[in-house]
Amino acid sequence: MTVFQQKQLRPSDGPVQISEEQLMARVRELAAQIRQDYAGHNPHLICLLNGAFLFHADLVRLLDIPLTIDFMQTSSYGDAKQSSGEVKLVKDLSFPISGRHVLLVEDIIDTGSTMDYILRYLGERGPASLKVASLLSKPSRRKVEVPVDYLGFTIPDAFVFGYGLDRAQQDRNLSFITSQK
Ligand SMILES: O=P(O)(O)OC[C@H]1O[C@H](OP(=O)(O)OP(=O)(O)O)[C@H](O)[C@@H]1O
Ligand SMILES: Nc1nc2[nH]cnc2c(=O)[nH]1
Repeated sequence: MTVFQQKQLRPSDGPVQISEEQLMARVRELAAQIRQDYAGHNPHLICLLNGAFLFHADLVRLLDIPLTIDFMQTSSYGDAKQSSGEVKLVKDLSFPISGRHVLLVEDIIDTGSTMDYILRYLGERGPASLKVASLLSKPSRRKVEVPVDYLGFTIPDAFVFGYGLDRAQQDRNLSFITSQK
């Protein structure tokens, strides 16, 4: 079988580098913690498209507890490396969340604007609880403080891509996370 997916870091990759092995090890640790916290609660894990699609897929496969999933999409970056500052709802949820224990699964919290928008928007729909799992966080860039209940990695101020995150919509299929030099 030919494997087209880029598996190894390249000489052109920048200072922030998280290998596939490091990503999987951390996702396993987060899954163990989430499994323990949500056992018996039938959580509802919402994948925040597009960036979280691989993190969500890996996470839910490691959670051997009853759960449901849904998908939601907002956009504020488009193809740019700077947020437009305006968060737009692109795709709403398909299922109600009233009375559900909701865990939002996000790829990165940068300025915090996207997560702040989503927490306010979904908070009004009566979830039993509403928590956040984010693979990455850049605290030095925060403009709005948002809670992060489960965090994969804290990273410095660099534009990162791979493992779901894009560089002008490309490179979401890399198995690792890297940054521009
Ligand atoms: O904390 P913030 O500064 O708001 O940035 C974080 C958001 O930016 C990215 O979304 P983007 O709008 O690029 O959409 P995408 O997930 O489809 O790439 C990322 O997936 C987060 O949702
Ligand atoms: N791909 C990508 N999207 C982001 N959205 C907010 N910060 C980032 C980042 O560093 N990389």
